[in-house]
Amino acid sequence: MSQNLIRIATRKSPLAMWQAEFVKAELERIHPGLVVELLPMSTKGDIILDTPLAKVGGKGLFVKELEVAMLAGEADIAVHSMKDVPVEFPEGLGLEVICEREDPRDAFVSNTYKSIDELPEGAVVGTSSLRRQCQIRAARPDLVIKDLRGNVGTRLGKLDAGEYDAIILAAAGLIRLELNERIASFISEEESLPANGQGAVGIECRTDDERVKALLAPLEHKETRHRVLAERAMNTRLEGGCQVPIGAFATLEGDTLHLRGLVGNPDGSEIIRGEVTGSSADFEQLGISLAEELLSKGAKTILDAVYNKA
Ligand SMILES: NCc1[nH]cc(CCC(=O)O)c1CC(=O)O
Repeated sequence: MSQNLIRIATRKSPLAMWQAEFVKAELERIHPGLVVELLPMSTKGDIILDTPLAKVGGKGLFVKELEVAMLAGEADIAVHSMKDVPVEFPEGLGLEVICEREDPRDAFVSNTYKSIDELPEGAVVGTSSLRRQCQIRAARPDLVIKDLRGNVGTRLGKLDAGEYDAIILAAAGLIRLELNERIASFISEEESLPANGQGAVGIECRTDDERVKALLAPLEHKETRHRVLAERAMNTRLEGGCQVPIGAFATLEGDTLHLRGLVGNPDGSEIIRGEVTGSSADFEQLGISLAEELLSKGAKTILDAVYNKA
């Protein structure tokens, strides 16, 4: 294989393409002479867009085809939203780099209202995320939550068509696609604890590919890695996939990592919360400890019920 070429396997959605283009531009800027090519692919998750994800089941719906391409040597790296990356990797592949995080918050998007507080009784809110759903329902039991699937553009189109009074999206996706003006307001972490990894981009490659690993190394952002891996460790210990009513969000102050987590009943009737603080070097143990605290407070009953229904 050519020594100055990297091929990126990517989904075709505008957000996935933006993320792949971002990594391409960074790599070409840092390594003059390096050529980076995109290999856009469709994944199973892109194809079954009309079924609620929790019912489609199966982890890694949006990444499997990309991983197959890397293992077959047709591509060298895959760029992912960390939020969508399954906890386990196939033999021979691993997450090599985590890039600097964009805004991790959820965004409130509406053509009529400025915030959740402004929504009138019985207003219809679009989201397919059980995490967003349980937090909104807990705060506002009167609101009607309606399923919302598809790429960012599709979701905005459904809002504009009048199917919802408001929708909730990750701020990061809107910012990256230069759709900032669609954000009516940012939802604070207190109101909607983000998903583990939200707003961060990760890069996967073959674990034995030293050439590619060396080229990727400068894209690593250590602070983001510690935060995101603490969040993921909590999720992993809870055996949470990507469609779960789990929030996990870490912040750093110097070397002190603060991790907040929650597990909620999708109907909003119960939300179990916890937090831990410790040295950022212990990110994994902090995530595990917080998961165990949540389990001891009753998270297991909620999660078992969700998994059995899905
Ligand atoms: N679940 C889909 C998904 N995966 C990553 C993002 C947004 C960008 C990010 O979190 O990095 C989104 C859209 C959304 O949740 O609104």
